[in-house]
Amino acid sequence: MTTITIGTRKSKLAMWQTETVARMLEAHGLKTKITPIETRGDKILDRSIAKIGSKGVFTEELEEQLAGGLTDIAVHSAKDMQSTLPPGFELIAYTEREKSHDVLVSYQSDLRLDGPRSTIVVGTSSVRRVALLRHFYPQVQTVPMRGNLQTRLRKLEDGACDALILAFAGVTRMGYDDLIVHDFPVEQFVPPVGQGCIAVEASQSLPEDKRRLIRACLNHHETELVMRAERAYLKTLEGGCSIPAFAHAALHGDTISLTGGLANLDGSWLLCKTRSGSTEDPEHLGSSLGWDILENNGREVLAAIKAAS
Ligand SMILES: NCc1[nH]cc(CCC(=O)O)c1CC(=O)O
Repeated sequence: MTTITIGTRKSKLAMWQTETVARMLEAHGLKTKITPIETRGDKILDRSIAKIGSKGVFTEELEEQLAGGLTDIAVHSAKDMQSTLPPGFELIAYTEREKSHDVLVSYQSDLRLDGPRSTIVVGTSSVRRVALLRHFYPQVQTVPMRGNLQTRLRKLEDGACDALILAFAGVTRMGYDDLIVHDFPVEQFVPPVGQGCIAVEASQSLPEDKRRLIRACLNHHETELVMRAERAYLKTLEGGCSIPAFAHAALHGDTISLTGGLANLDGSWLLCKTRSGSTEDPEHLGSSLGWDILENNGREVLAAIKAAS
Protein backbone atom coordinates (compact mmCIF):
# COMPACT_ATOMS: atom_id res chain seq x y z
CA MET A 1 0.00 0.00 0.00
CA THR A 2 1.28 3.50 -0.86
CA THR A 3 2.25 5.67 2.11
CA ILE A 4 2.26 9.48 1.78
CA THR A 5 4.61 11.21 4.22
CA ILE A 6 3.50 14.69 5.25
CA GLY A 7 5.47 17.59 6.72
CA THR A 8 3.76 20.27 8.80
CA ARG A 9 4.29 22.94 11.42
CA LYS A 10 3.47 21.90 14.98
CA SER A 11 0.84 24.48 15.90
CA LYS A 12 -2.66 23.21 16.64
CA LEU A 13 -4.04 24.92 13.54
CA ALA A 14 -1.31 23.45 11.31
CA MET A 15 -1.95 20.00 12.80
CA TRP A 16 -5.72 20.33 12.30
CA GLN A 17 -5.15 21.23 8.64
CA THR A 18 -2.65 18.43 8.13
CA GLU A 19 -4.90 15.85 9.75
CA THR A 20 -7.73 16.98 7.47
CA VAL A 21 -5.48 16.40 4.47
CA ALA A 22 -4.37 13.00 5.86
CA ARG A 23 -8.03 11.91 6.31
CA MET A 24 -8.75 12.84 2.67
CA LEU A 25 -5.81 10.75 1.46
CA GLU A 26 -6.86 7.84 3.68
CA ALA A 27 -10.42 8.03 2.35
CA HIS A 28 -8.87 7.13 -1.01
CA GLY A 29 -7.13 4.10 0.46
CA LEU A 30 -3.69 5.64 1.01
CA LYS A 31 -1.61 5.37 4.18
CA THR A 32 -0.20 8.54 5.74
CA LYS A 33 2.62 9.48 8.09
CA ILE A 34 2.86 12.96 9.61
CA THR A 35 6.19 14.52 10.71
CA PRO A 36 5.60 17.82 12.56
CA ILE A 37 8.45 20.35 12.96
CA GLU A 38 8.97 23.84 14.35
CA THR A 39 9.86 26.57 11.86
CA ARG A 40 11.72 29.83 12.46
CA GLY A 41 8.43 31.70 12.20
CA ASP A 42 7.12 29.65 15.15
CA LYS A 43 10.25 30.14 17.27
CA ILE A 44 10.77 33.89 16.85
CA LEU A 45 7.80 35.52 18.54
CA ASP A 46 9.10 38.91 19.64
CA ARG A 47 9.16 40.48 16.17
CA SER A 48 6.58 40.87 13.41
CA ILE A 49 6.99 38.61 10.40
CA ALA A 50 7.78 41.70 8.33
CA LYS A 51 10.72 42.42 10.66
CA ILE A 52 12.18 38.89 10.74
CA GLY A 53 13.13 40.06 7.29
CA SER A 54 13.44 36.82 5.43
CA LYS A 55 11.04 35.18 3.04
CA GLY A 56 9.64 31.80 3.85
CA VAL A 57 10.00 31.89 7.64
CA PHE A 58 7.20 29.34 8.02
CA THR A 59 8.19 27.21 5.04
CA GLU A 60 11.97 26.83 4.69
CA GLU A 61 12.40 23.90 7.09
CA LEU A 62 9.45 22.10 5.50
CA GLU A 63 11.04 22.57 2.08
CA GLU A 64 14.32 21.10 3.32
CA GLN A 65 12.40 17.94 4.28
CA LEU A 66 10.77 17.82 0.85
CA ALA A 67 14.06 18.32 -0.99
CA GLY A 68 15.74 15.61 1.09
CA GLY A 69 12.96 13.15 0.30
CA LEU A 70 12.00 12.87 3.99
CA THR A 71 8.47 13.90 3.10
CA ASP A 72 6.33 13.69 -0.04
CA ILE A 73 4.24 16.78 0.66
CA ALA A 74 4.08 19.72 3.05
CA VAL A 75 0.75 21.14 4.20
CA HIS A 76 0.53 24.92 4.60
CA SER A 77 -1.93 27.73 5.05
CA ALA A 78 -1.90 29.11 1.52
CA LYS A 79 -1.63 32.64 2.85
CA ASP A 80 1.70 31.84 4.51
CA MET A 81 3.21 30.90 1.14
CA GLN A 82 5.39 33.34 -0.78
CA SER A 83 4.08 34.35 -4.19
CA THR A 84 7.18 32.82 -5.80
CA LEU A 85 8.38 29.52 -4.36
CA PRO A 86 12.10 28.69 -4.27
CA PRO A 87 13.27 26.82 -7.40
CA GLY A 88 12.38 23.13 -7.37
CA PHE A 89 9.11 23.42 -5.44
CA GLU A 90 5.49 23.77 -6.49
CA LEU A 91 1.99 23.85 -5.05
CA ILE A 92 0.34 20.71 -6.37
CA ALA A 93 -3.10 20.96 -4.74
CA TYR A 94 -5.49 23.24 -2.85
CA THR A 95 -8.30 21.85 -0.72
CA GLU A 96 -11.74 23.47 -0.82
CA ARG A 97 -11.53 26.94 0.63
CA GLU A 98 -13.14 27.90 3.95
CA LYS A 99 -14.75 31.37 4.14
CA SER A 100 -11.85 33.76 3.75
CA HIS A 101 -12.88 36.87 5.71
CA ASP A 102 -11.36 38.36 8.86
CA VAL A 103 -13.25 38.46 12.16
CA LEU A 104 -13.02 40.45 15.35
CA VAL A 105 -12.73 38.21 18.40
CA SER A 106 -13.30 39.38 21.98
CA TYR A 107 -14.39 38.23 25.42
CA GLN A 108 -16.50 41.43 25.57
CA SER A 109 -19.55 40.19 23.66
CA ASP A 110 -21.01 43.70 23.25
CA LEU A 111 -17.80 45.21 21.83
CA ARG A 112 -18.40 47.35 18.73
CA LEU A 113 -15.77 48.89 16.45
CA ASP A 114 -17.93 51.97 15.91
CA GLY A 115 -19.57 51.89 19.32
CA PRO A 116 -19.77 54.54 22.03
CA ARG A 117 -16.34 53.83 23.52
CA SER A 118 -13.92 56.28 22.00
CA THR A 119 -10.97 53.92 21.73
CA ILE A 120 -10.70 50.18 21.67
CA VAL A 121 -7.38 48.38 21.41
CA VAL A 122 -7.02 45.62 18.84
CA GLY A 123 -4.14 43.15 18.84
CA THR A 124 -2.56 42.32 15.49
CA SER A 125 0.91 42.25 13.94
CA SER A 126 -0.35 42.08 10.38
CA VAL A 127 0.61 45.16 8.34
CA ARG A 128 -2.50 44.64 6.21
CA ARG A 129 -4.87 44.51 9.20
CA VAL A 130 -3.24 47.57 10.79
CA ALA A 131 -3.48 49.56 7.55
CA LEU A 132 -7.11 48.58 6.89
CA LEU A 133 -8.08 49.40 10.49
CA ARG A 134 -6.41 52.81 10.29
CA HIS A 135 -8.19 53.46 7.01
CA PHE A 136 -11.71 52.30 7.86
CA TYR A 137 -11.74 52.61 11.69
CA PRO A 138 -9.32 55.46 12.53
CA GLN A 139 -10.54 55.59 16.15
CA VAL A 140 -9.25 52.06 16.81
CA GLN A 141 -5.79 51.57 18.34
CA THR A 142 -3.59 48.58 17.61
CA VAL A 143 -0.94 46.71 19.58
CA PRO A 144 1.47 44.10 18.14
CA MET A 145 0.36 40.53 18.78
CA ARG A 146 2.14 37.47 17.48
CA GLY A 147 2.20 33.79 18.29
CA ASN A 148 -0.16 31.00 17.42
CA LEU A 149 -3.90 31.34 17.92
CA GLN A 150 -3.92 29.89 21.43
CA THR A 151 -1.10 32.23 22.55
CA ARG A 152 -2.90 35.26 21.15
CA LEU A 153 -6.18 34.28 22.81
CA ARG A 154 -4.39 33.86 26.13
CA LYS A 155 -2.95 37.39 25.79
CA LEU A 156 -6.44 38.66 24.96
CA GLU A 157 -7.83 36.94 28.05
CA ASP A 158 -5.03 38.47 30.14
CA GLY A 159 -6.17 41.91 29.03
CA ALA A 160 -3.38 42.84 26.58
CA CYS A 161 -6.08 44.22 24.27
CA ASP A 162 -9.87 44.40 23.88
CA ALA A 163 -10.03 42.26 20.76
CA LEU A 164 -8.02 40.44 18.10
CA ILE A 165 -8.47 40.39 14.35
CA LEU A 166 -8.09 36.86 13.05
CA ALA A 167 -8.92 34.82 9.99
CA PHE A 168 -12.38 33.25 10.35
CA ALA A 169 -10.89 30.03 8.97
CA GLY A 170 -8.47 29.59 11.86
CA VAL A 171 -11.05 30.65 14.46
CA THR A 172 -13.65 28.16 13.29
CA ARG A 173 -11.13 25.32 12.82
CA MET A 174 -10.01 25.80 16.43
CA GLY A 175 -13.61 26.01 17.69
CA TYR A 176 -13.63 29.62 18.89
CA ASP A 177 -16.67 30.77 16.87
CA ASP A 178 -18.41 31.86 20.11
CA LEU A 179 -15.87 34.68 20.55
CA ILE A 180 -16.62 36.34 17.20
CA VAL A 181 -18.14 39.81 17.73
CA HIS A 182 -17.82 41.12 14.16
CA ASP A 183 -17.41 39.71 10.64
CA PHE A 184 -15.47 42.01 8.30
CA PRO A 185 -16.97 41.99 4.77
CA VAL A 186 -14.50 40.79 2.12
CA GLU A 187 -15.54 43.59 -0.28
CA GLN A 188 -14.25 46.28 2.09
CA PHE A 189 -11.82 44.64 4.51
CA VAL A 190 -10.24 42.56 1.75
CA PRO A 191 -8.44 39.43 3.01
CA PRO A 192 -4.86 38.56 2.16
CA VAL A 193 -4.10 36.32 -0.79
CA GLY A 194 -4.85 32.71 0.08
CA GLN A 195 -6.63 33.21 3.41
CA GLY A 196 -8.86 30.26 4.34
CA CYS A 197 -7.17 27.90 1.93
CA ILE A 198 -4.90 24.91 2.59
CA ALA A 199 -2.09 24.46 0.06
CA VAL A 200 -0.10 21.30 -0.57
CA GLU A 201 3.52 21.75 -1.61
CA ALA A 202 5.84 19.19 -3.18
CA SER A 203 9.31 19.00 -4.62
CA GLN A 204 9.46 18.81 -8.41
CA SER A 205 11.41 15.58 -7.88
CA LEU A 206 8.29 13.86 -6.48
CA PRO A 207 7.50 11.01 -8.90
CA GLU A 208 4.76 11.92 -11.37
CA ASP A 209 2.45 9.01 -10.42
CA LYS A 210 2.49 9.99 -6.73
CA ARG A 211 1.94 13.63 -7.63
CA ARG A 212 -1.07 12.73 -9.77
CA LEU A 213 -2.50 10.48 -7.07
CA ILE A 214 -2.19 13.17 -4.38
CA ARG A 215 -3.78 15.79 -6.63
CA ALA A 216 -6.68 13.50 -7.44
CA CYS A 217 -7.39 12.97 -3.71
CA LEU A 218 -6.98 16.58 -2.56
CA ASN A 219 -7.35 19.22 -5.23
CA HIS A 220 -10.51 21.33 -5.40
CA HIS A 221 -10.68 22.73 -8.93
CA GLU A 222 -12.65 25.93 -8.20
CA THR A 223 -10.36 26.80 -5.28
CA GLU A 224 -7.32 26.26 -7.47
CA LEU A 225 -8.64 28.74 -10.07
CA VAL A 226 -9.22 31.54 -7.54
CA MET A 227 -5.92 30.82 -5.83
CA ARG A 228 -4.04 31.06 -9.13
CA ALA A 229 -5.59 34.49 -9.78
CA GLU A 230 -4.85 35.79 -6.27
CA ARG A 231 -1.29 34.47 -6.24
CA ALA A 232 -0.55 35.96 -9.68
CA TYR A 233 -1.69 39.31 -8.29
CA LEU A 234 0.70 39.05 -5.34
CA LYS A 235 3.53 37.89 -7.58
CA THR A 236 3.15 40.97 -9.78
CA LEU A 237 3.56 43.14 -6.68
CA GLU A 238 6.52 40.93 -5.72
CA GLY A 239 4.84 40.73 -2.35
CA GLY A 240 4.42 38.52 0.65
CA CYS A 241 2.89 39.07 4.07
CA SER A 242 5.17 42.03 4.82
CA ILE A 243 3.25 44.44 2.58
CA PRO A 244 -0.36 45.63 3.13
CA ALA A 245 -1.59 44.00 -0.07
CA PHE A 246 -4.86 42.14 -0.32
CA ALA A 247 -6.89 40.25 -2.90
CA HIS A 248 -9.95 38.10 -2.97
CA ALA A 249 -11.23 36.15 -5.99
CA ALA A 250 -14.60 34.51 -6.47
CA LEU A 251 -15.90 32.28 -9.23
CA HIS A 252 -19.14 33.03 -11.13
CA GLY A 253 -19.70 30.36 -13.76
CA ASP A 254 -16.64 30.52 -15.98
CA THR A 255 -15.74 34.05 -14.91
CA ILE A 256 -13.39 34.92 -12.06
CA SER A 257 -14.00 38.20 -10.27
CA LEU A 258 -10.88 39.51 -8.51
CA THR A 259 -10.94 42.37 -5.99
CA GLY A 260 -7.57 43.51 -4.77
CA GLY A 261 -5.40 46.40 -3.88
CA LEU A 262 -2.77 47.91 -1.66
CA ALA A 263 -2.53 50.36 1.22
CA ASN A 264 0.33 52.27 2.73
CA LEU A 265 1.38 51.41 6.29
CA ASP A 266 -0.71 54.06 8.05
CA GLY A 267 -3.76 53.48 5.87
CA SER A 268 -3.86 57.10 4.66
CA TRP A 269 -3.61 55.84 1.06
CA LEU A 270 -5.60 52.86 -0.14
CA LEU A 271 -6.38 51.64 -3.63
CA CYS A 272 -8.75 48.77 -4.35
CA LYS A 273 -10.09 47.63 -7.75
CA THR A 274 -12.20 44.83 -9.15
CA ARG A 275 -11.62 43.04 -12.46
CA SER A 276 -13.11 39.99 -14.12
CA GLY A 277 -11.52 37.46 -16.39
CA SER A 278 -11.92 34.02 -17.87
CA THR A 279 -11.15 30.83 -15.95
CA GLU A 280 -8.98 29.97 -18.97
CA ASP A 281 -6.23 32.25 -17.69
CA PRO A 282 -6.36 33.13 -13.97
CA GLU A 283 -2.72 34.29 -14.04
CA HIS A 284 -3.51 36.91 -16.67
CA LEU A 285 -6.34 38.30 -14.52
CA GLY A 286 -4.14 38.44 -11.43
CA SER A 287 -1.17 40.05 -13.12
CA SER A 288 -3.29 42.62 -15.00
CA LEU A 289 -4.84 43.76 -11.70
CA GLY A 290 -1.34 43.88 -10.23
CA TRP A 291 -0.04 46.08 -13.06
CA ASP A 292 -3.08 48.34 -12.72
CA ILE A 293 -2.34 48.88 -9.01
CA LEU A 294 1.41 49.37 -9.65
CA GLU A 295 0.74 51.96 -12.36
CA ASN A 296 -1.65 53.94 -10.16
CA ASN A 297 0.83 54.90 -7.44
CA GLY A 298 1.28 51.37 -6.16
CA ARG A 299 4.91 51.28 -7.28
CA GLU A 300 5.77 54.42 -5.30
CA VAL A 301 3.87 53.17 -2.23
CA LEU A 302 5.70 49.82 -2.32
CA ALA A 303 9.06 51.58 -2.63
CA ALA A 304 8.24 53.77 0.39
CA ILE A 305 7.20 50.71 2.44
CA LYS A 306 10.44 48.91 1.58
CA ALA A 307 12.50 51.98 2.43
CA ALA A 308 10.75 52.26 5.83
CA SER A 309 11.25 48.64 6.90
N1 LIG B 1 -0.71 34.24 10.00
C1 LIG B 1 -0.96 32.96 10.61
C2 LIG B 1 -2.13 32.26 10.00
N2 LIG B 1 -1.98 31.51 8.88
C3 LIG B 1 -3.22 31.03 8.54
C4 LIG B 1 -4.14 31.47 9.48
C5 LIG B 1 -5.58 31.19 9.47
C6 LIG B 1 -6.05 30.10 8.52
C7 LIG B 1 -6.11 30.49 7.09
O1 LIG B 1 -6.04 31.67 6.71
O2 LIG B 1 -6.24 29.58 6.25
C8 LIG B 1 -3.46 32.24 10.42
C9 LIG B 1 -4.04 32.91 11.62
C10 LIG B 1 -4.66 34.27 11.37
O3 LIG B 1 -4.13 35.06 10.57
O4 LIG B 1 -5.68 34.59 11.99
